[in-house]
Order: sequence, then structure tokens, then C-alpha cells
Amino acid sequence: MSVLESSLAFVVWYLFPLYVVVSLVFAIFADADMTLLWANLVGHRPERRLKHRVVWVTGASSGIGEELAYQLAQCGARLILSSRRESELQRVKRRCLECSHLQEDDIRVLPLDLLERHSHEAITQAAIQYFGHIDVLINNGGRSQRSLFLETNLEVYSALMELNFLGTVSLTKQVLPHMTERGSGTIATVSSVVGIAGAPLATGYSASKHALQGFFNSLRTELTDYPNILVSTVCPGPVQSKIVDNAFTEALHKPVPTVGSQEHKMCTRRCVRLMLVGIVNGIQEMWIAQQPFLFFYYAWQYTPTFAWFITNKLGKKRVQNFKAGLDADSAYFSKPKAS
Ligand SMILES: NC(=O)c1ccc[n+]([C@@H]2O[C@H](COP(=O)([O-])OP(=O)(O)OC[C@H]3O[C@@H](n4cnc5c(N)ncnc54)[C@H](O)[C@@H]3O)[C@@H](O)[C@H]2O)c1
Repeated sequence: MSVLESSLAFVVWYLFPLYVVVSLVFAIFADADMTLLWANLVGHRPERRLKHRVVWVTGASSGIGEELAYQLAQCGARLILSSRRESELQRVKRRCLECSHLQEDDIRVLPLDLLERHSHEAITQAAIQYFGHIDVLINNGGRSQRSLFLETNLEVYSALMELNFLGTVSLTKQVLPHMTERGSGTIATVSSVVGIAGAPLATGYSASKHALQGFFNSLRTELTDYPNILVSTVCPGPVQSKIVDNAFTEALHKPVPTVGSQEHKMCTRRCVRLMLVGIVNGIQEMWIAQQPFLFFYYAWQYTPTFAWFITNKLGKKRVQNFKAGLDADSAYFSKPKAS
């Protein structure tokens, strides 16, 4: 057998089956993109890298932001906790103190409304003054949407862009000069799976997350002279939180009528752990989702025609369930049930 033939046989009999098996195992069990999972396996640990760091979390009063506060506190990070309701932030602060070795002074509650852009400069100055600097800003605060475009007021689209996009850009605008002056820092922004693809009932939400993706992908390229500044975007799939309760509907102040169980969604704890691993390992874009969502990220990236075939089938079912007054989210995973 020639060298060429034996090399070919090696590839066909050993490497290719190994590749197929590894890919299948990955496809079935993975809940994040390969870079992030690799970092989780062999990379830096958040406990080591975040100790004594000053981390500012927006939207810290519930869901992903609240869990970020607890895990960051356990890592020994000093915290600035922001969202609109001070009482809720005080509750989160108390739990942070209970579950970590942090002292009262290590956590600063700083109420912030992302919509009130005129207040962002003063609040940022207050945050910088308190600890002397900010190492990490996590732009997490935001709201989703559950409504069909044809039935939704334009005001809702305006509100989604004001909050998710402009509110985040405004705060980043205040914090980034502080980081460029120091020559280091991290700005991590929670985007979404719908910042990469799309989903029915979330046209405005998806648009606001696409806007964030475009903004931060472009900003990152403007900061190449600052190798120690990380601009990271996090794209979670469905995660347990209050996101559906708090979502916009077709009219500005109308609540979501049907909020189903969140149990089928990714555990908040796992999502946040992976986020922190990504941040300390300098990952610029993270995909975090259970299957089958993670599979779709790859499909959308590499085989869009196939991805849209599947997405349209699921989307159709989701819209039908929504119109029938059923929980649109659960319908993806199990037999839809009215709640
Ligand atoms: N949960 C999911 O399935 C999921 C998936 C992908 C992305 N995300 C994103 O994760 C982030 C956190 O959402 P969550 O799932 O924890 O939902 P959540 O509703 O539990 O938390 C949202 C947080 O944002 C805050 N917020 C809302 N409006 C605000 C305003 N005007 N000013 C300041 N803070 C405000 C809320 O007070 C709350 O603390 C959001 O950006 C969301 O788009 C969530």
C-alpha cells in the first residue's frame, strides 16, 4: 500500500468516524458553542479572575441579572447593582451578602432607568466614584415582546428600541471613555438568539437585539488599539427568568395574558456560569442554549435554507398557539397547555 493510500485509509477508517461521533455527542449534549465549552473545560475560572474586580450589572433585580449578582458575589467581585426598583435591588444585595464573603461596602445599589438617558452620566460618575473604577459593565437590562406585528402599535417598537438598544448604547457611551482612559475593561452585553436569527411574536425585540449585535460588532473593531478592552456579546436561547411576565405586548401598558411554566427552559444558574466563563476567557461572542436551539444557531450560520425550513414550521405552530390563547413558549417543547 502506498503512503497516499494508507493515509487515506487512516482518515476514512479512524478520523472520519471519530469526527462523526464527536459531532453527534456535541450536537446532543452541548449547551454552548464549542469555544465557550472548551473555555469551560480548560480555561480561566471566574473565581480566580473576578475576585476583587468591580462589576456593574444592569437589570440586576430579576432573572439573569439577579443570578449574575449571586454568582459574582460568590466569586468575590465587588458589585454595583442597577435596575429601576431599589427595594428589589436591596433584596438581591441582602442575598448576595448571605451567600458570599462580601461585606456591606462591597455592594453598591444604584437605581437606574435605562430609558432615562439624561441620568446616565451622573449615575456612571457615582459608580466610578464609589469604587474608584469599573472593571466590567454587564449590559443585561431589557424587555422582550409577545405580539404579532400586524396587531402591535408602533409605540411598542419605539419603546423596545429605546430600552434595549439606545438605553444600552447610552450607558456604554458613559462607561467606555473610563475604560479607554485606563486602557482596560470589559463590556459584556446580553443579546439573544433572536439577535442572530428571528422569531415570531418578537419582531421588535429581535430588531433591537440585531441592532445591539451590529453596534457591538462594529464597536469592537473600533477598539483594536485597546487590546485589553473586551467587547463581548452573549446570545442566550430561552432561559428561566421573568422575561415573559415583563414582555411588551401589542399595546404599551398591556400585560402578557398567558405566562406558561418556565421549567422547560435553560437553568439560569448554568447560563450565568457560562457567561462568566466567557467573560474571563475573553470570548467576544457566546452562544448559550439548550438543544434544539444550539443546533439552530449552527444551522442559521451554515445552512440558512434548511434553518428557515425548520424555523418556519416551528414559527407557524407558535403563531397558531398564540392566536388560540395558549402559552406560545411551552408549545415549542411540549404539548401546548393553556395556563
Ligand atoms: N430569559 C431569556 O430567555 C432570555 C434569552 C435571551 C436573552 N435574554 C436577555 O437577558 C436579559 C435579562 O432578561 P431576563 O431574562 O433576566 O428577564 P427579566 O425580566 O427577569 O429581567 C430583566 C431585568 O431588566 C430590568 N429592566 C427592565 N426595564 C428596565 C429599565 N427601563 N431600566 C433598567 N432596567 C430595566 C428589569 O428590572 C429586570 O431586572 C435581557 O436583556 C433579555 O433580553 C433573556
